[in-house]
Amino acid sequence: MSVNFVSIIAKPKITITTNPFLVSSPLLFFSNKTKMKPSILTAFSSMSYDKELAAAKKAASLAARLCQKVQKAILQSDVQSKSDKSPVTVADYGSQALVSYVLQRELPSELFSLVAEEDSEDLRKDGAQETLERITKLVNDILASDGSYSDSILSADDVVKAIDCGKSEGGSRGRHWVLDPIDGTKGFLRGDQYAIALALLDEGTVVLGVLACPNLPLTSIAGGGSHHSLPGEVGCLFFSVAGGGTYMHSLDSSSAVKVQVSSIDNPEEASFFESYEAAHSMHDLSSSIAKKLGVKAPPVRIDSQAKYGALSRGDGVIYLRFPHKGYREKIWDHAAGYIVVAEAGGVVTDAAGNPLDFSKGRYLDLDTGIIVTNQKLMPSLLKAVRESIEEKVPSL
Ligand SMILES: Nc1ncnc2c1ncn2[C@@H]1O[C@H](COP(=O)(O)O)[C@@H](O)[C@H]1OP(=O)(O)O
Ligand SMILES: [Mg+2]
Ligand SMILES: [Mg+2]
Ligand SMILES: [Mg+2]
Repeated sequence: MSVNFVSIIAKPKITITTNPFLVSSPLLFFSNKTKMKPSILTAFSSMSYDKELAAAKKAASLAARLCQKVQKAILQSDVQSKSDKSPVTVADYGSQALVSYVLQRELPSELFSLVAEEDSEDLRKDGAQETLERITKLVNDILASDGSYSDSILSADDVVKAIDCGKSEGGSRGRHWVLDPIDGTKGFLRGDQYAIALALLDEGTVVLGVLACPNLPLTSIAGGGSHHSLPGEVGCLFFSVAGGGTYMHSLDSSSAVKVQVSSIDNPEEASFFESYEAAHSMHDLSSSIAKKLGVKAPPVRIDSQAKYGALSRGDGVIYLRFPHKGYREKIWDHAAGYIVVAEAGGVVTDAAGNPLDFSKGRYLDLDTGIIVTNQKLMPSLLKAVRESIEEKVPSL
């Protein structure tokens, strides 16, 4: 199948074909035999996902550039409300279009499936033409600034199509990219933390994750120090491949350092992250858990999956997330953060201690909430969570 998806001046075609590598590759072998020795896992994963990792890093970095540009000069008309009342901006759409386009350009021989947050429905309504034009210009400006696709100028229609590639249902078969083009839109609008979160699912398992956090300081934010950084010291990109560890570098350079979760095993020395927005997570439940556990420090409240990134390098040891009743977690809100923490030696489970299952489609079916910490603290954290939930059952 060949898809003439983008109006390109020289009109090269993007050919989307099934990758023969998928059928016979060691990746299937890897995902069906999860008990393989770590050394073998490392060899397979770093061998198998190099191209995908490079493409994902490029896509997330360009999307971060677009978001930074918009955050500096956000206009009132750039922000809209979705049907669930959550905000969406030209940067959310532009970031999704850019990542979708870059992945397809960088990986032309792979079958492309993308599970992503945004769709173009509102952009196709009467009166949205100006917004769509602004998004199209933003995407083209970023592509031009990068210089690697100088043959391409996307039309508004191309941008809509790139956004709508994100409608895949995901699942347990084959490969699916998972994208939150801006995670933490409310933080983005406040000028605070947000992330571009991109992961790859292979046979239902998260095998690769890239988390670009344009406002996260390069040095630790332990104790809430994020507000004191100079502009040049912010902007991190975390990346992980299954079995290969987690690395971080500045958004402006590619010299990476390996990161590791904190090894603190005394809760009295631990600090914990939670949502900035009380509407996203029950702060009273988190504080009762922290108290039960013996945590002394106040919560560090920041937006988005930047919490996973900060935890992966040991800025804090615990992340507690308890959405209000009726909220269903989506896979794009956790996939990249999950692998970044897991590969740095951390543990991510639901509130009952079950591993997260990303293979069930666009949503995560889970028990009550998501908890994250290091291996040593997990048993006592789970106990504190269980006890606090039992005490609070009527309000859950
Ligand atoms: N009512 C809600 N409860 C929990 N999470 C929400 C809710 N509304 C939006 N979110 C999502 O929660 C995440 C931000 O959480 P945090 O509180 O950790 O910053 C984002 O993915 C955000 O979506 P979005 O990607 O649109 O920003
Ligand atoms: Mg949103
Ligand atoms: Mg999100
Ligand atoms: Mg989002």
